[in-house]
Amino acid sequence: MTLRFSESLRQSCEATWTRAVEHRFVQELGEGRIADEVMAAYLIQDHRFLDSFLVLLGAAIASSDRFESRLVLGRFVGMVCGEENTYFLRAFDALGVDTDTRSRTPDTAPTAGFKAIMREAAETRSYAAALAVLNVAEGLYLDWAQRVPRPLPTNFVHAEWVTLHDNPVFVDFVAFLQAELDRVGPGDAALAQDFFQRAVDLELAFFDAAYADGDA
Ligand SMILES: Cc1ncc(C[n+]2csc(CCO)c2C)c(N)n1
Repeated sequence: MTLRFSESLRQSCEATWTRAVEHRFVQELGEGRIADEVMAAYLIQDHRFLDSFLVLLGAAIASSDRFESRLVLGRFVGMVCGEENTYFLRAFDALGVDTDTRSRTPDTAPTAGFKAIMREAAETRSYAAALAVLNVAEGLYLDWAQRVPRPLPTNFVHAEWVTLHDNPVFVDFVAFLQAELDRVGPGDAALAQDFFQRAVDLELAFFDAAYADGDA
């Protein structure tokens, strides 16, 4: 049986992908023993994702070859923009991170790298390039979240960060992204491979960066 295109990209990055989804951050999160400073550093950076992420989703909508795909992507955009997702604000509150601390904290290199790659993929106007980055940003997150043992920790800061990335809507969306990449990726294979691999490298670096100032 031939490998799905999305699977072949993942396999080409297997070592880095696995290091990311089995990262110390994921282990400690699942055991509810992640240090507050590490969780805070991580969430401060992650909160800065959304703007460029929406640029990327918008580019995927614009560059898709199918109305049906635009509808699925558009519904996801609507959910991300419209849902009162108060997780970050409640988590910052619980961790004692005020707005001043957040605004004074500079982007780490992986955060800057992610913002740049999402905008770069958007600017290619290639649906395959956008899908490659989306498959990593969403698929790698679903993968680690599904590996976290149940029951989840009692602290909502830890538990909700898992359920945000492992729920039925998210599972369906990742399956859609994979099917789309399987469909259009082979037509733009080198470009898709390049964006996919760089995005996987950034995911690992992003987890590492949460520990950079701490006791790592
Ligand atoms: C480093 C990093 N990579 C991927 C995600 C996953 N993610 C990025 S945007 C988005 C949709 C809106 O919630 C999701 C699920 C993340 N949070 N942080």
